[in-house]
Amino acid sequence: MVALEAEVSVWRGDSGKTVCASVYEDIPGQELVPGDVITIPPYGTMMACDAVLITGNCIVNESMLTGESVPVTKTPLPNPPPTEGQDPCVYISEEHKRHTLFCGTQVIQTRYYGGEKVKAVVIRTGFVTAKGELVRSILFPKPMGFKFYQDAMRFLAVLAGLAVIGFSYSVYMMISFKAPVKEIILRALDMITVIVPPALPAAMTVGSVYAQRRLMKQGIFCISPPRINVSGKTKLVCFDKTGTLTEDGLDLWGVVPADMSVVKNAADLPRGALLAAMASCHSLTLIEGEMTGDPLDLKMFEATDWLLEEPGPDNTRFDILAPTVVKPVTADTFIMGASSQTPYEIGILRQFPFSSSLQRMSVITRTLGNRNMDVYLKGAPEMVASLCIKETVPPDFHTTLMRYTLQGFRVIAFAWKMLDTSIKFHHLQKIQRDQVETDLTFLGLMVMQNALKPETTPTIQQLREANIRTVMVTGDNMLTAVSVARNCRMVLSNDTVILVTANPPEEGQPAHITWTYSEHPTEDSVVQGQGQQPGKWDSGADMSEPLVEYDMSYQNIQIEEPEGTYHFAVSGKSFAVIRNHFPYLIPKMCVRGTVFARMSPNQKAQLVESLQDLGYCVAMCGDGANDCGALKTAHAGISLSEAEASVASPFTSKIPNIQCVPTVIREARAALVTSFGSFKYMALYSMVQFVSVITLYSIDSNLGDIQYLYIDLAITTSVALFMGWQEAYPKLVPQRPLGSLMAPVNLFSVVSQVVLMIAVQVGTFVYLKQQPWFVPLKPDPKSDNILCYETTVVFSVTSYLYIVLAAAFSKGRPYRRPLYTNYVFMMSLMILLGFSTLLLLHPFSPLAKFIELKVDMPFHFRLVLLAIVSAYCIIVFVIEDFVVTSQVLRKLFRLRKKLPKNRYKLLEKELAENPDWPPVGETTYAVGEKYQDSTHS
Ligand SMILES: Nc1ncnc2c1ncn2[C@@H]1O[C@H](COP(=O)(O)OP(=O)(O)OP(=O)(O)O)[C@@H](O)[C@H]1O
Repeated sequence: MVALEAEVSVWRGDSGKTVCASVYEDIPGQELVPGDVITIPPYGTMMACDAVLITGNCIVNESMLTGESVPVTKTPLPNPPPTEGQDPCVYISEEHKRHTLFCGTQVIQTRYYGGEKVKAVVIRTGFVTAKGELVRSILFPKPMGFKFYQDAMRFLAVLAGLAVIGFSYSVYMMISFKAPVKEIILRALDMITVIVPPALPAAMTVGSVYAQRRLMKQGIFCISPPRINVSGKTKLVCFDKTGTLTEDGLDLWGVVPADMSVVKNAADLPRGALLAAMASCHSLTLIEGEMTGDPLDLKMFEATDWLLEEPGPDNTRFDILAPTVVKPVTADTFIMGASSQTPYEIGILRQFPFSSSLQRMSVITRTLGNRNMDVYLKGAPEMVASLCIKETVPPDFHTTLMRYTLQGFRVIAFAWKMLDTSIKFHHLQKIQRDQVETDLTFLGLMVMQNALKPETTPTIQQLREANIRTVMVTGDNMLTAVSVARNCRMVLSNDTVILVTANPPEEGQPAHITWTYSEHPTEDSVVQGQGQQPGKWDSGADMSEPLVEYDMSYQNIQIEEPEGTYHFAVSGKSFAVIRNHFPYLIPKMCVRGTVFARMSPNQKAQLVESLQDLGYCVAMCGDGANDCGALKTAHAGISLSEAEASVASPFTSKIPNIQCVPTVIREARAALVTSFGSFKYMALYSMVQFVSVITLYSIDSNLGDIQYLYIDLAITTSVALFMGWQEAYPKLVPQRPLGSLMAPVNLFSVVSQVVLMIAVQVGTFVYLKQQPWFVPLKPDPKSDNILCYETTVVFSVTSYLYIVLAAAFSKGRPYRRPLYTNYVFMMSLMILLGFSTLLLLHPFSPLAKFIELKVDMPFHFRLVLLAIVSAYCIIVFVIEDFVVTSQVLRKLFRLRKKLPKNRYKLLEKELAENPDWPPVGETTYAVGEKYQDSTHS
């Protein structure tokens, strides 16, 4: 299941030969063992094991692992020379992901120089590989502490208790009837199977199985069906921003070089470091002639109007290495103008791939004809600025950045440096990232449009109407995130955003938090279209200041008193400080936080955990590898990916926008309601049969085999199979389905139905005994005493009860379409009802004989029984459709419940009742070890 049968070329190390010698043999994938050296073929290999790359580069589609559809480049494991006194560098799976090829991922293309083979060392095989993890997570999904399942277990315990009572009762009765030992044992064991229905687990999962199928038809794959029921309780959805709420392929708005004003068309940039950075600092690659890679990189490169060439076998112009080459479209552009014979080409020699936690990527390049090599770096502006020589960063860097981010633009910064000529090619593969990404010269900004996907705003609105909170958790800039949150109406126009800026203890000052308003972009803070130029890099900001600090300037923006509610906007850095120094504020941040920006992948997962701790049932929707942790942690992780299933999350949606979120929640609610309905039905079915059997045992009778078969197979199996076919209601409604079987409303429903059912069974039995024509059964120890009036009445009446209860527990609105739309189920109920009526009113002889029914009961008596079950039917529906769902009953139950159970509800109440918190415009200090806070204006 995990290992592939395809052949793999492996070096098994014949003694006396070296790896270089051609001692490779082809063996099936499952025969690989850790330590094997394998070669990766040039195109389209599916990895059969986890292996660490030791030579060459690979371009891999890892969507199975991360959900991210953009191919990633894998580079060989660095092999720094051992330094004295330091431990040798060891392979750590988590740290060296960029050098690891994972089982089940597809190596689209490999590259190496001078005809060398691309080699990797096998590190894991079978179920311990990445694919093994996927298979394991499908086979053994992570158990969710969901109340429904816990309650189901408790309910089963109650049923088991009843079974013991029934068992003892039947033994007692059988002994009193002097039945043979075999009979006593059989009947007593019968009692246990009656009370604990074997089909119960199947009935409980049937809802999720059908929901899983329906989701698949809508392009949403689920690898963990138990999560479907849990997702029905979703109360809050976290969204990643880029690629999830906003378009992935962002259009370039313009470039802001450090030394000149805005250039709208990147191709118009003068030849120089910035243009070269845009052309070379990316991880694009050609796959079957088509340029592929990060959509941001694609847009950036396309804007330069340059060409990208992958190395061919004879491409050795850049010394022994054959790098990717970029050059202007006009091939005759020469380095020194038309007089020169050296074409202007840049070879990308080494790449330090983009990492979300580092917020940057860089490349080492060489321009053809130059002796030295260059480093180009691009990434989050604050990060890039912090790596640059202070003097090279324009003084009004923050103002300019703010102008763009305030409007929701996505901004990327560039930097550059020339490497010392002493660094030669052969040093390149060993050089460390930190050595390269430092002391850079700031080059400028690239401003990209950050358009919302058309489906985003309506979906957020839909979720708000359904009373489901939405939260943005992104790696992007805070102001960009706030702007996008406003645009997609996650934050409404009359709501206020409060920036929570937390600083760690420094220079004798304790850790502190400042609370400031963020507002819409004001007239003068907005760069209006093309006419107005942004900042000219000339004010006096300090580069070491983080941007969140800079946001303090917001205090100067005049805003009206807030009318609507307030939302916190917290950056990753502040989130970390709050967790460490103000942990008691985390719940409040979670309850009112709507924008979490510059969050690292780990912090995204921590946020989801904190939300779960407050009692929220959290869904997370994201598209990238940086969302993996959060997707796995959330109750309902929905990954937007082209992959059919990824280990990253229980749900994977091929619909590349957030519309899939309401779909998952609607289907999950339908599944949850189905599971509850099936469970209640199964419980009632046991009770009905339990009462029937107890009644019949009291006269030494029992239901006949065919009668059992009709009830268990024809009625109950069709109910269990078809009940779940009822589709999800097309609209997401504000109320959430109950998550606990032991909820008072559910208990009321079950108890009232049990009482009613006992009343009908006992009532009809007593009524039968009062009939003048009634002859009681005279138990015959030699026969099974089935053909009698008592059994006939009990069977005829109860067969209606099962059908009526099935219909009554198949709830329609507001979580599922009405019962009548479930045509197959309706049809089967009608057929069963018709057949039961035939057996009750007119059991013609051969049939009656086959089923072991008495035929000589007066017709008027049969009509009375029909009237009783009809009345029962009406009362059942009144209870289920009016009483159980009535607000009066809910209020009555709520009388007992003084405080809400979920912590987030308590906190929401507390915050709503405290208008003086948060202390906007003030600073909160962490005081002493206990972190009591004190607030100062
Ligand atoms: N290909 C890239 N090269 C260099 N820097 C990048 C690249 N992609 C993103 N960045 C920078 O790194 C930051 C963090 O990126 P990350 O992928 O974690 O989040 P994001 O894409 O901005 O947002 P989200 O978390 O909503 O997807 C980005 O805000 C951006 O400034």
